[in-house]
Amino acid sequence: MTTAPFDALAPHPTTGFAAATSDLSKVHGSGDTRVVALDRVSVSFREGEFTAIMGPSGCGKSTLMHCAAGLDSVSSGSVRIGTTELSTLGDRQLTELRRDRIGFIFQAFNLLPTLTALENITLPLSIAGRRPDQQWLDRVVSMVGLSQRLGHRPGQLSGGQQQRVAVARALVSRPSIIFGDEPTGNLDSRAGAEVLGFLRDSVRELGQTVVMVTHDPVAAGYADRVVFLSDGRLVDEMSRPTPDRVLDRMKALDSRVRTS
Ligand SMILES: Nc1ncnc2c1ncn2[C@@H]1O[C@H](COP(=O)(O)OP(=O)(O)OP(=O)(O)O)[C@@H](O)[C@H]1O
Repeated sequence: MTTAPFDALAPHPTTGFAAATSDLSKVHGSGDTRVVALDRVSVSFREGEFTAIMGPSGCGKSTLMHCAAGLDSVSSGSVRIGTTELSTLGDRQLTELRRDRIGFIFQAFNLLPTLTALENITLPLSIAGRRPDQQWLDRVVSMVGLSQRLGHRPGQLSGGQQQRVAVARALVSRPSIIFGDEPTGNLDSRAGAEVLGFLRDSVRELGQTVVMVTHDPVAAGYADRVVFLSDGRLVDEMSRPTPDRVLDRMKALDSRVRTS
């Protein structure tokens, strides 16, 4: 297949949406083991907005994030990062797009143990052969409160500090969008609140776009908007969520899943 010339770092026109899916379906397995993880999900993530994806266990949250971030193939429908339709990209172009335009934060911090905090933060840029913009790096490092810890290796940092390194690593290349999969799942509530505060600050102060999968209503309360999945479908959304309102909505969804 021939693909159009592609430069992940070229200035890209903007639609006001950092990412969007349209009629996205994802089927795992076949025959008896066939699972429809996503069923025609259309959702858009506005630039400069913090969105949480929530829903009962197994409803397709991680699958949606993985498909939207180009980490997993789709069965049908489409995914766009900015104006780039992922299905038009070859494997190498997709890898470059993920490297240059998407930041990732996972539950397990995924830092390299032999590298210092600073080296971990700048690793995606080093791999891409890019030099960090020193002013931006300083701003990101100071925002996540790591200025005094840059020479430490992950083993010398607390879990919360390690996740702050992961947040800085995601921010340093100024990606179009950051995807977080349960980024506070391995943290106690205080360290989790810090990391969520930094994510929110990155949206408020730096204009970053963040999409986070979580099952924690308190974490979702940091977002500008929550989208709810149930059984692979987008069933609801909420603006300016509070933990209490999210919890009520989740209870309603859980009882719907149990009685269906
Ligand atoms: N690789 C796979 N092979 C087969 N089925 C899968 C695979 N990955 C996910 N699934 C199924 O797809 C559905 C959605 O899974 P997914 O992990 O996206 O849900 P989730 O909402 O993130 O769940 P949780 O909150 O428990 O992490 C589930 O029924 C799951 O069992």
